[in-house]
Amino acid sequence: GSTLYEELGGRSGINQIVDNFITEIEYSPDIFPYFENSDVARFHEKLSEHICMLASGPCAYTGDTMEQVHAGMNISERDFNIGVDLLINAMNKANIPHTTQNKLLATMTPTRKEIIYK
Ligand code: HEM
Repeated sequence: GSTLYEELGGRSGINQIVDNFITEIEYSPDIFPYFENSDVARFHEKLSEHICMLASGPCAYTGDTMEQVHAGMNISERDFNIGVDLLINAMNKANIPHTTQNKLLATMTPTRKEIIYK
C-alpha cells in the first residue's frame, strides 16, 4: 500500500494488532496492573483510532490527549519500553513486516515525553 494505514492492513489490520496487544497486556505482570480498572472496549476503540490517525488513515481520534490519559500513572522508562515490546509482539502475531512496524513505532516516538513520568 502507499500509506502506512494501508501497509498495516487498514482498519481490520489495526483491529487485529489492538486485539493482540490487549492479550499481551493481560499476560504481562508488569503492565496489566495499570489496566486493572480500565474499560477494555473503550481502550480498544480509542487506541485503534489513535493508531489509524498516526498512520494517516481516514479516522478521527476521539479520545483524550496522551497527557490527560496517562497523567498520574507515573509510567517509568522501563515500563514504557515493556509496553513497546508488547506492541511489537502484537504486530509480529499479526504478520506485520518489520519495516512497517518501524514506521508505526517512529510515529509514536514523539508521544513518549507526554507519557513517561506524568
Ligand atoms: C507510545 C506509547 C503509548 C500510546 C500511543 C498510548 C495511547 C493510549 C491511548 C490512545 C489510550 C486510550 C485513551 C482514551 O481512552 O481516551 C490509552 C489508554 C491507556 N494507556 Fe496508553 N499509550 C502508550 C503507552 C502506555 C504505557 C507504556 C502504559 C502503561 C505502562 C499505558 C497505559 C494506559 C492505560 C492504563 C490506559 C487506560 C486508561 C483508562 O482506562 O482510562 N499507556 N493509551
